[in-house]
Amino acid sequence: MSSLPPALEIRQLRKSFGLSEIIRGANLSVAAGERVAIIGPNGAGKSTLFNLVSGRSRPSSGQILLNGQPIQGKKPFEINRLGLSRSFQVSHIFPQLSVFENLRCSVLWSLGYGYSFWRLLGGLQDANALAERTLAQVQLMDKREVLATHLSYAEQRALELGIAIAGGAGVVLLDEPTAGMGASETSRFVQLIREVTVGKTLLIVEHDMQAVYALADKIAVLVAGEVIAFGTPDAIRANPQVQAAYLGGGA
Ligand SMILES: Nc1ncnc2c1ncn2[C@@H]1O[C@H](COP(=O)(O)OP(=O)(O)OP(=O)(O)O)[C@@H](O)[C@H]1O
Repeated sequence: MSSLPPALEIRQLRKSFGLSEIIRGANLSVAAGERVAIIGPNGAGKSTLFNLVSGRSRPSSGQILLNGQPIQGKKPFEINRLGLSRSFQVSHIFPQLSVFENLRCSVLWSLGYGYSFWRLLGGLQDANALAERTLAQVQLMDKREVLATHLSYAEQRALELGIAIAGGAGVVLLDEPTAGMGASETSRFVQLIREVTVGKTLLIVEHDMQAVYALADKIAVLVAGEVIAFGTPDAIRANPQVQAAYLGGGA
């Protein structure tokens, strides 16, 4: 039996915007190394939950623990340096920097350097080596010097994944990583996600159920701001409450 705390634990988390309570006492416990998909209907609060966990917004109440340490209310960069990284949508890529420079920025940021210093630190060997390794991991070696703005959509998503893992965070949050991809692109990308997150704890918000079943050890079902079910894909598929609230007959 392991004495390690969960990699990520959410306890009685609540978030209101004005009079609307969007996250309503959510609980979740994710063990180290587990891959968890968060599914739920539109507007259930999945992105809001990610915003709370990654520090982009502050909870109204409740606790978020990263490796046993409370992180609720901390700033995104503090949470990042404690080992949690979130994929930022394509819009977060620096379009006028090369693929390599984007990855190096991410590494430097995780190491604690501000973006403004990165030019001065071109020779910093650790950052270069980590960026180089990530470039290979996300299979963008032949795009190394290409400006991010000139990448295809799928390549931008791969770069976004690279930016999320470059700093070496142990807990990685991916928000709809396969959105906008076709079936074969999705299945290749799911394989890439599996490869680059080996040994990490993964939380993923995903609408594509094939991708969810291919990636997730466990599925958390968020409905109206509450986790109504959490279990293996088989258990979730068989759960009548989930069938009624979300999966319906079509999944
Ligand atoms: N900053 C905000 N101010 C007010 N309301 C917000 C804010 N952010 C989100 N909401 C509301 O919270 C609810 C949940 O939104 P959220 O984006 O978290 O859902 P979601 O489960 O990610 O949905 P989708 O699957 O469509 O992306 C929505 O009704 C949304 O309008």
